[in-house]
Amino acid sequence: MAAAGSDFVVVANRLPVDLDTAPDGTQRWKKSPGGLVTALEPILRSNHGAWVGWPGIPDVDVDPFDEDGLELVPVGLSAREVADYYEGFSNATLWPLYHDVIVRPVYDRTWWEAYVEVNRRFAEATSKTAAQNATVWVQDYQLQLVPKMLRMLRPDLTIGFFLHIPFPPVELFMQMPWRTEIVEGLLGADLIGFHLPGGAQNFLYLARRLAGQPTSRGSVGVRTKLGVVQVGFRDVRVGAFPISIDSGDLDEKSRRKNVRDRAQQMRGELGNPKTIMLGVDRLDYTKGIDVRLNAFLELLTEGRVDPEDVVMIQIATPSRERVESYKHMRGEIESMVGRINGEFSRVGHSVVHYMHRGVPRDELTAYYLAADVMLVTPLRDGMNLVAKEYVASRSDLGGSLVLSEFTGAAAELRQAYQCNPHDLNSVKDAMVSAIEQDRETGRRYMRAMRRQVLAHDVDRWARSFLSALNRTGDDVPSHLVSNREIGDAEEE
Ligand SMILES: O=P(O)(O)OC[C@H]1O[C@H](O[C@H]2O[C@H](CO)[C@@H](O)[C@H](O)[C@H]2O)[C@H](O)[C@@H](O)[C@@H]1O
Ligand SMILES: Cc1cn([C@@H]2O[C@H](COP(=O)(O)OP(=O)(O)O)[C@@H](O)[C@H]2O)c(=O)[nH]c1=O
Repeated sequence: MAAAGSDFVVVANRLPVDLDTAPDGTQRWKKSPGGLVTALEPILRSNHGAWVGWPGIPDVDVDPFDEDGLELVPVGLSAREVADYYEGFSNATLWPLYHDVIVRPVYDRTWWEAYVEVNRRFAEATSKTAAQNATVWVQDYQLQLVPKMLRMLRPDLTIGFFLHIPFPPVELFMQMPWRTEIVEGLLGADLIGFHLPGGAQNFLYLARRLAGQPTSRGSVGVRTKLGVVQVGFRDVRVGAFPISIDSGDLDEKSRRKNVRDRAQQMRGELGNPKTIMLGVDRLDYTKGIDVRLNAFLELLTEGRVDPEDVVMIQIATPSRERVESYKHMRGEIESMVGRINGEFSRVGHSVVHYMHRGVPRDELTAYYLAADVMLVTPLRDGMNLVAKEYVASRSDLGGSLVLSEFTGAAAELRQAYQCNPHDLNSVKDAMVSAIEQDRETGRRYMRAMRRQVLAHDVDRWARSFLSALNRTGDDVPSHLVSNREIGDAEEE
């Protein structure tokens, strides 16, 4: 049974800080990569909660510790578990399956067993951390079995789950050999959140079909109109809560003189080109870095873009480097960068500046301010916080955003130059329109996007999810419908 414990616990694969080992063997904590940590860290700090997660390297045994009022509860993973649970099942099975099968998912029974075992360890650590009747918020695809496991250990808890990546349609999800276990694992939660209504609808359909549970009829709204799955005497709510950023903070930072000066300095260092285009991503095949490089190459080759006028910066943080598909993609991207520079650069003037490393967040704000065109071209992305960060940083109303339709952010940033990353002409046209945009149109588009991002910040995201989680059953739709009542064909 629970000891004193925390009233609010976040459970995520990673802690917000990774234990980093320097070449001389010394270890220090540094910020973990990715948008999940960016989004959740400020919320948890302001709630004085506990965060259960992996410290980012194998075979370390770290006791829980306090970091600036935030209790960090490390869950250790062996090297074998990192290979099978994290690199294997999470990132070579679930990640590609949930991102439209861009690369082929690998279905390996050993990986699945490791996934079950590690999810159990997370559930046990959480069970020991949470106070009686606490609220627990489980994050993301690496931990989909935790809600059910945790409910069995601690029926007193209120359990929320949020998926940060897309939830696939039935045609793809049905590939998964352990599809029923995953749906049932998620149904251990009281509220299951997705970025978009489409993911919530996909889940409701699968809950009916795979778990045989009755569900609500009708569409799910954004932050409204929750769906419901009836699991015995429990109602599990299902909703869409698009994640966001601390937009006020970025807006404020972007107005600082030192940040503006740094942006000017960057432009100068690049030779003050007419147009700077920028990409900021984890080095991941979902992000479409190859797509934008291909589009740039064709525009240069066709003479639609002048290499003297346009410079592209690509920041690519190393990610999941031991997973085969990531190794392969890195080679391809780096050879494209070499090819473009080989054909179009001259001494003292490179057309593509490629950095295979992470850039600290404060420095990123200066990059955003320096960039005339922000390139966000994923083949599929749950949300993409970078797109929102760019908009929040443009307090000067400058710049333009090229945005893939296949990101969650596209549903909110309607004034971006949206493109289909599977259609190179569409990407090229969007890039040219963004480069050639006139000042007044640009200001109008940026003002509209900023209104959206500043009004819907990460705090609002968390509040809307948590208040739905802690609400009592007052808005449950009265009519629940089972798979048998609706019939599969009608739904498809
Ligand atoms: O922990 P890693 O394997 O290094 O990966 C980093 C994170 O990547 C993913 O981020 C997603 O969450 C963002 C915030 O909701 C969203 O904007 C983005 O579209 C997603 O890709 C992943 O979901 C996280 O679990 C990872 O920590
Ligand atoms: C490349 C880079 C990124 N960041 C920060 O990481 C997140 C990325 O979030 P997003 O939703 O766009 O995508 P994933 O979660 O990675 O799939 C965003 O907050 C960036 O500012 C960073 O701090 N430094 C970097 O070099």
